[in-house]
Amino acid sequence: MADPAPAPARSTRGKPPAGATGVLVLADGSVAWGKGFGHVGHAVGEVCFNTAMTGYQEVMTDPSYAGQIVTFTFPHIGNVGINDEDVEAHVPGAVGCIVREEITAPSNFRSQGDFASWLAARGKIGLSGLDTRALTRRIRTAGAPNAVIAHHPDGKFDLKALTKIAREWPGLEGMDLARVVSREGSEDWEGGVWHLGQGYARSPHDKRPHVVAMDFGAKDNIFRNLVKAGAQVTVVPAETSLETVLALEPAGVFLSNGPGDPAATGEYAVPVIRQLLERDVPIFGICLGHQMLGLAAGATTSKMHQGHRGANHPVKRLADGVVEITSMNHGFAVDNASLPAGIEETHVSLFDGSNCGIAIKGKRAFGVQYHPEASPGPQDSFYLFEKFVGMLG
Ligand SMILES: NC(=O)CC[C@H](N)C(=O)O
Repeated sequence: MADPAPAPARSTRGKPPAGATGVLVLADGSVAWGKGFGHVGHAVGEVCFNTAMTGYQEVMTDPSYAGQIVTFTFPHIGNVGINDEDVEAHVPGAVGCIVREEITAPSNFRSQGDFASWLAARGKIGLSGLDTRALTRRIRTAGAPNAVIAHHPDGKFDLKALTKIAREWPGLEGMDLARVVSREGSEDWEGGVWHLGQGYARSPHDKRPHVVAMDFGAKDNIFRNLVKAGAQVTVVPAETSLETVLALEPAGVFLSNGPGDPAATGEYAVPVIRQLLERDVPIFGICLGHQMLGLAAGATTSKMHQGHRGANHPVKRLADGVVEITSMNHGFAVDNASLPAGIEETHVSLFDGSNCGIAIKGKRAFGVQYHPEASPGPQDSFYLFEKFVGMLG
């Protein structure tokens, strides 16, 4: 079915409507008014949309969303409050979010507080009362726009200045954000708890395969899943050298998700991955890690029109035709037309045929574009963690 014409955001001209304390200003100058919540101020980023019905806390703490403003298509966001468990990382992710309905008082047995104050404490801006359906249709037809999201209780906004900020922002294409959100030191991960300051002190009695996980903006649930699948995990920063990775004696290397353009990591991550491949080190990559693995093996990546973000994206596993329902969050993709002879395509999106999985022929190395760790989303693809840990004999 053809999409309807892009719905324009509401007019730029004139004063904000009564009670407007928040505004979204697109780089083309169009403006949509709403009610601000969370952090007071403004931020710039690319506007994307996420179709998940739950999991807003995981979405807002997924570092892959750095440089982005998330529009939730589900109209009731924030109504189950927040808790300390559903945080995926403590580094910056999305700069703000746009929701349809005003946030109601939290009602859930797990709730420890309200979404708006939680966002404010993290410096993230929220906007409610926007026509999120119109905005989503606009993104689907015209692509993801750069924009400024702003919140001021007095309702005073310098629209000209905000438009200029949106227009001058360089955009995600070519932007390297993985090393910005990565951690500083290496740390052992165990059972979901960080043992700070213990460096590389792994027990000699621990016979589980050792996975060195490169953090390009990782979600914690990935590490929990690796441990659940039977590995011990050491997490290292994005710019860790080949020598340092090898000195940790990895049975396998994991490449995490993360924000920004994969092609912009060609100075540090991609060459390390290429050398790991040459040394036959087993590798598993998720999302940004998958894209980097593709680049290291000779494929290209490019920016998608609107990206895929949600918790029910169908993916076809080509080996047996099984459909996995997956969690997704990506705005770039490995170009399937660019796959060299050495790369096998293992999964494709049933929405648009874009690449969703690769395996490097003759190696124990594979990656998926989607998120088998869910958080939020279905757990159909947990088997991939078991597959990876199972190949580390
Ligand atoms: N979740 C991710 O790892 C996202 C990867 C990359 N930044 C993209 O947008 O495609």
